[in-house]
Amino acid sequence: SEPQPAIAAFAPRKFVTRRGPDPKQERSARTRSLVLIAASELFAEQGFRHTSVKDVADRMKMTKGAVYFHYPSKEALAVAVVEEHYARWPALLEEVMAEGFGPLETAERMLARTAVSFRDDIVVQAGARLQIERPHIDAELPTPYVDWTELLASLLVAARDEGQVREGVSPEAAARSLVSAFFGAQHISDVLRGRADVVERWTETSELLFHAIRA
Ligand SMILES: CCC[C@@H]1OCC(CO)=C1C(=O)O
Repeated sequence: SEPQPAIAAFAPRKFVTRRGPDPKQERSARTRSLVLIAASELFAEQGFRHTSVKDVADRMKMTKGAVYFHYPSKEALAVAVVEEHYARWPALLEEVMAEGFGPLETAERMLARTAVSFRDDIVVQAGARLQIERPHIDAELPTPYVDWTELLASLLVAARDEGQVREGVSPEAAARSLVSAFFGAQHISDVLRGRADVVERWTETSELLFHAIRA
């Protein structure tokens, strides 16, 4: 089925073909994803600059060559982590949309679930840190924030069309404000508390903003 307009915002950039099970390929795919987790742990803990491919190999108890088999450079690892970070959202959005709430409630619940991912998911945490460090990463990283802004704007336009948005509130401006507020809340929680209170921080911001947006 055609992806809903909102989900299209995170449409995967490359078409992945589905093949039948092949044990050798499955083993390689499993190693590849374990390397991605090890790299995410290191990027999240110590950043891009202070992480080497050898650190990743050591964390995996593998040789550097084995890591290079899957990712040709540290930059390629960073791109893969950031792309995997964004790949989390379409599945999360489908889950929330399947709950059958209206577009405004879907936006609110989507961001609430995203705050939990920022607390618990090492790939999301690493992706967020790499996006901040992007000026020091010599690679083509996805542009941050824009997909989220597009997703939220499309949900808020639908909410406005259903009369759920306060008179005079622009869906696009509200989407930009939600993304800025979310980014800020998760960043401050990360700096002050290692994101231990990111869900609480986002909940209080979300309540205020959605109160201002809701008709
Ligand atoms: C959901 C708000 C935006 C989100 O917050 C952290 C971050 C990492 O770069 C984001 C992004 O790139 O979209």
